[in-house]
Amino acid sequence: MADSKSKSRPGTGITDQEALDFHKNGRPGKLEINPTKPMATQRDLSLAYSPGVAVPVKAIAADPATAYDYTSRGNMVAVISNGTAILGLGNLGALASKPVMEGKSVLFKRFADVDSIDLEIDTENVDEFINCVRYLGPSFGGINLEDIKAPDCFIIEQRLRELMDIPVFHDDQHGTAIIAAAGLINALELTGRDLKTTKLVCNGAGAAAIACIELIKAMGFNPENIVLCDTKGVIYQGRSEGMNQWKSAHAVKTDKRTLAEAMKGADVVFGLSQKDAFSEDMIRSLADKPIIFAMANPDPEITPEEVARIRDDAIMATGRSDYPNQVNNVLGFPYIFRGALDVRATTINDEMKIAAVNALASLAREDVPDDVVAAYQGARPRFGAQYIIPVPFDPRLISAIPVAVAKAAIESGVARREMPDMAAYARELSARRDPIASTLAQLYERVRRHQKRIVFAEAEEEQVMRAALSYANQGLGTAILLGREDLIEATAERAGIDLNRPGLEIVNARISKRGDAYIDYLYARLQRQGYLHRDVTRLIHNDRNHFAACMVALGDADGMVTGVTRNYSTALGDVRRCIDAKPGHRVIGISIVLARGRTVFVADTAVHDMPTSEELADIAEEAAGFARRMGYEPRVAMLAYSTFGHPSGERSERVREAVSILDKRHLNFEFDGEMAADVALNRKIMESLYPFSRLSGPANVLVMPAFHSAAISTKMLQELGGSTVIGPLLVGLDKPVQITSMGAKDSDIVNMAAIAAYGAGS
Ligand SMILES: NC(=O)C1=CN([C@@H]2O[C@H](COP(=O)(O)OP(=O)(O)OC[C@H]3O[C@@H](n4cnc5c(N)ncnc54)[C@H](OP(=O)(O)O)[C@@H]3O)[C@@H](O)[C@H]2O)C=CC1
Ligand SMILES: CC(=O)C(=O)O
Ligand SMILES: [Mg+2]
Repeated sequence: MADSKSKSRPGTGITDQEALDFHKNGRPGKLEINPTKPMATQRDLSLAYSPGVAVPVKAIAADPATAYDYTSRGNMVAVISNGTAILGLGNLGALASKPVMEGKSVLFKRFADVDSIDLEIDTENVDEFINCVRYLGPSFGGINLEDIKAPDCFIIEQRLRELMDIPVFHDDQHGTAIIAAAGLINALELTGRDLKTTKLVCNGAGAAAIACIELIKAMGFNPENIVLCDTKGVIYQGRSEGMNQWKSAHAVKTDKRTLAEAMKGADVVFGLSQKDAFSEDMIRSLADKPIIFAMANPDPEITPEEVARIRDDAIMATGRSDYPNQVNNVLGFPYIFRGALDVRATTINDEMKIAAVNALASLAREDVPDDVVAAYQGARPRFGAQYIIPVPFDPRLISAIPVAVAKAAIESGVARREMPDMAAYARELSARRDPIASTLAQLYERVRRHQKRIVFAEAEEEQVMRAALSYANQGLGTAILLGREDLIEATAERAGIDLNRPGLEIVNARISKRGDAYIDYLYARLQRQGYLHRDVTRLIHNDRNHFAACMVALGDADGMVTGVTRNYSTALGDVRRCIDAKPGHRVIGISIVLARGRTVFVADTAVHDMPTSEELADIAEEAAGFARRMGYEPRVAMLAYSTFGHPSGERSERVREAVSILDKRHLNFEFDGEMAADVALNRKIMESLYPFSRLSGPANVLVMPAFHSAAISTKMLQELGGSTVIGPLLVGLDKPVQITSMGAKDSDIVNMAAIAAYGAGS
């Protein structure tokens, strides 16, 4: 294990230890279940359980369709595996497949708001597996089979489709086929090829491979132009070794016997086999402008770097998220089930699959609108060799694919529910997603492109060291470790952290050649504030926050992160001695609260203790600007304990005055108040009691009347409400500095470092 812990996964910027920690930290695993109804009072209990629960029981017994109205069935999918083909890792058993299955369940939720649970079935016996699943129908709206080896998966899926009246979909077959087909259509168009004359080799003849070639044949690909290979080489007519009926159906008449022979002159090659299955010579032997989809996970048949070394005319795709053109079923299964569930489809048929292929292929050809650019690393991709398929974070997927799938289900007669207003359905779908994930993805990608130098002020601490290493490993830029080399190295050695890698620098404040420049700079700032030269010298030599902040102030670093060893206000005081507010700005703290699919910005969570009306107005402006930079159209609520004058009181008066000040500033964002938090956040309350409110929807920026209410409410949300809270983030400083909470984990520190780097701009 010691070995696997320090190993870095090439290209990903993550170590094996990070992957283990990610799964282990907090509540182990990636999934938990939460109730959707309150269960607090005797009345709740009477309604949810006995006697109230008997009423929906009888209703469902009388009319089974009402199960969709009274239970979670209609939004619930089971991800089921026996672990016989886990990614490209082979048969490692049901239990070992659980991390992948939990992951698929989380992706269902994350991308398409489909609730999902993973079920691992501990048998390799096909009949036992079928019997185990066939009776689960009442629990779920759909069954997603995953990572079951061929040919068992074909028998299992077919039989379950016959036995169950809900969609049964083997993701590795059809999910993969849909995405690969969409990518292929676009790659063929880009290279000027015709479906009917193109020659394709598919390495792998299992679940994914067979489904891919069946789908592209159904779309018009000439069967004679497809050569399938497996571990025994080419699948030719008459071969007897390692065959089954599904392979035989695709056997061709040919003299070729090896993959290398088959690939010579081929236009397209699909890898659905294993890591490193393609050699450089094989890639060299392909036709001009070859299309290479190396889709094995977690490591492809050949990497894009290896292909780029051999030739520059290829269109290259892999199954991974860290390269362009990710051909991975994650682009399909969440959205296909979303559409199928919403029309209560009995199955997912070919019409629905082809509708998904076409929707995906056309999305990649469409212009990427401004509000979607965030998902594309802040750059606007253009349909071309590096962009043949949308990225998983593309927020258009959630409306485009389910709509196409739902329409096809209705038209092909497998829907149990009509969808009379498709435009309204598309709008509803968009509302299911929150842009924060794509915003954070954009943030990281922008940082990656601009490679900022971030000083980690408390680098003698182990978690800071890990964060710095992760910053460098993720390719975000240079991490400067501020501290004494001997201490840093001893701690690194003890913790098994390898600091000998590019992208890491150690700076020792005591012996730095820049010390004098920092002293001069800081002395000029502080000499009239009670600091003697020797006081400033001591600060620079002995205090990491002052040294680091001066590095940033004088351009030796682009940003700074601190806070692990010193409380927030002390660290902020240290930084403010060295760095001013941006001209025309006010320094404030903003916390981003992610709760139940909603993102809300809360201010001021760090700086102003009891802001005046004028200060509250500034905070509102600063917070609105920040929300907009994060991709949100701000709707600012100026919060108080009262709403529009009732009950009255001195504290609320101050908030009312802040609104008047904002009114005079002629701003280009929505704001209103004073109002209580429930009015700000609950559309129904606002519309029914305060229809005159100027907010066009629930607020997404909450300006708190004072620091204590901001700090108390965000901490309560985190601890009691199960919300994720990012921050407080420091906004409005002239140079980017972020302060973590004391004792923050390495993952929090690296997020703060990335946010500081983002603040450093381009
Ligand atoms: N990008 C994506 O979205 C997806 C990628 N995949 C990837 O596809 C691969 C196969 O998965 P799946 O179809 O579910 O698994 P299966 O177990 O059903 O099939 C594996 C197939 O690969 C063949 N194979 C294995 N190693 C080699 C090799 N070195 N050369 C040629 N053929 C080989 C096997 O040959 P034989 O029949 O002789 O044993 C078998 O036909 C995995 O790497 C998986 O990660 C799968 C689904 C989705
Ligand atoms: C992506 C996927 O499902 C696989 O590799 O098995
Ligand atoms: Mg899979």
